[in-house]
Amino acid sequence: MAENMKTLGEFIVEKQLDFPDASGSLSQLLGAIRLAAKVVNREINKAGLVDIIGSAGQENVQGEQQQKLDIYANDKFKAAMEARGEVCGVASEEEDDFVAFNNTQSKNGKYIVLMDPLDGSSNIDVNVSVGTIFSIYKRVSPVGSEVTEADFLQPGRKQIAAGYVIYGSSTMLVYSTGNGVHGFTLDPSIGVFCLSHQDMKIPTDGKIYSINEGNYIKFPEGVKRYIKFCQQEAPEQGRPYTSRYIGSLVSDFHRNLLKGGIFIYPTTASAPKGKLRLLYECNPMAFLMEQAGGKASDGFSSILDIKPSELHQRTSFFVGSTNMVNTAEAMMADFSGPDAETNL
Ligand SMILES: O=P(O)(O)OC[C@H]1O[C@](O)(COP(=O)(O)O)[C@@H](O)[C@@H]1O
Ligand SMILES: [Mg+2]
Ligand SMILES: [Mg+2]
Repeated sequence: MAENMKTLGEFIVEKQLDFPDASGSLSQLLGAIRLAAKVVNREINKAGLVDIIGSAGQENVQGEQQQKLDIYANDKFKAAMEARGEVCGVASEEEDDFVAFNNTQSKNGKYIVLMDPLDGSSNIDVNVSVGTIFSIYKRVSPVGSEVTEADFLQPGRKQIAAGYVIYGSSTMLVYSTGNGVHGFTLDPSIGVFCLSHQDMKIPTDGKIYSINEGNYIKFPEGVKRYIKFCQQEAPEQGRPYTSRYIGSLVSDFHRNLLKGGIFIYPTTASAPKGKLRLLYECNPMAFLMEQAGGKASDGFSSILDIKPSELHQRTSFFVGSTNMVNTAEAMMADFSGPDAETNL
């Protein structure tokens, strides 16, 4: 760690001082996430050495195989948040329903958290980067009462903070409270997250497109046209673009945020609502992307304006450099929108 580098803890306190009336409870909550991230990071780093990789032999409510580390990460983040008392309930990819924290201090908590405790977990066994995604809202139910489903079904625009942890070649925590996006790299020698990427901004244009092209035949016509656009020879416009797809949303997003690019997970003929989950995958990433100067869409309109109706709701997702998302949206409108001439 360089001597003048700020730690995440120092940065959070400094930001809190900008709001003299703030109670500090959001800072406490971010502190809980920071702690759980370190614990999960330690365990992920041991994958392959101890019996922690592989399937847990059970499925989550969405019919996906749960990995042992999915359950471990879910338990650690949940426990860290319950222990601090700022959070009155959480919803997670790994829980069928939301979880209400019922001790008196938690019932008085102002916040709810939605999370994907381990994103890209099928990549763990092959040593590819995975992540944690989190999304924070103020509750809408009265403080002191038990949390309700309505607390979790708020549009993404109402998020007060969101972020992710990437467990990669180094471990980073990236978050925003609505005042820019800031990235902190874990210094493993001292176990401290240090401010390494202040006020991250995505380039308006990029040269990377990220999509699972194995599903090409099942994509909407607008997406097929956009892929062809990316592949066309147009050197004066920087095309053909480069294709990069890891299959871990956090990793694909992080790379595109730093370099400029677009990530697309559209609806397909076999998944007509899309694959990614609105509340704990797309909304937090959309919040970060807008804060970084980029754009997030379902192909037609803003992700953050969708009014959710279910906890595990899915959506199509187009996220990245503004000009790239605009072009993809235009092709969706022309070839896959309600007035499109060519519909699948
Ligand atoms: O394998 P596919 O269909 O391309 O899907 C990849 C996507 O699925 C995910 O792995 C889903 O996340 P989980 O591992 O949290 O279920 C994303 O991280 C990734 O972007
Ligand atoms: Mg995920
Ligand atoms: Mg997951």
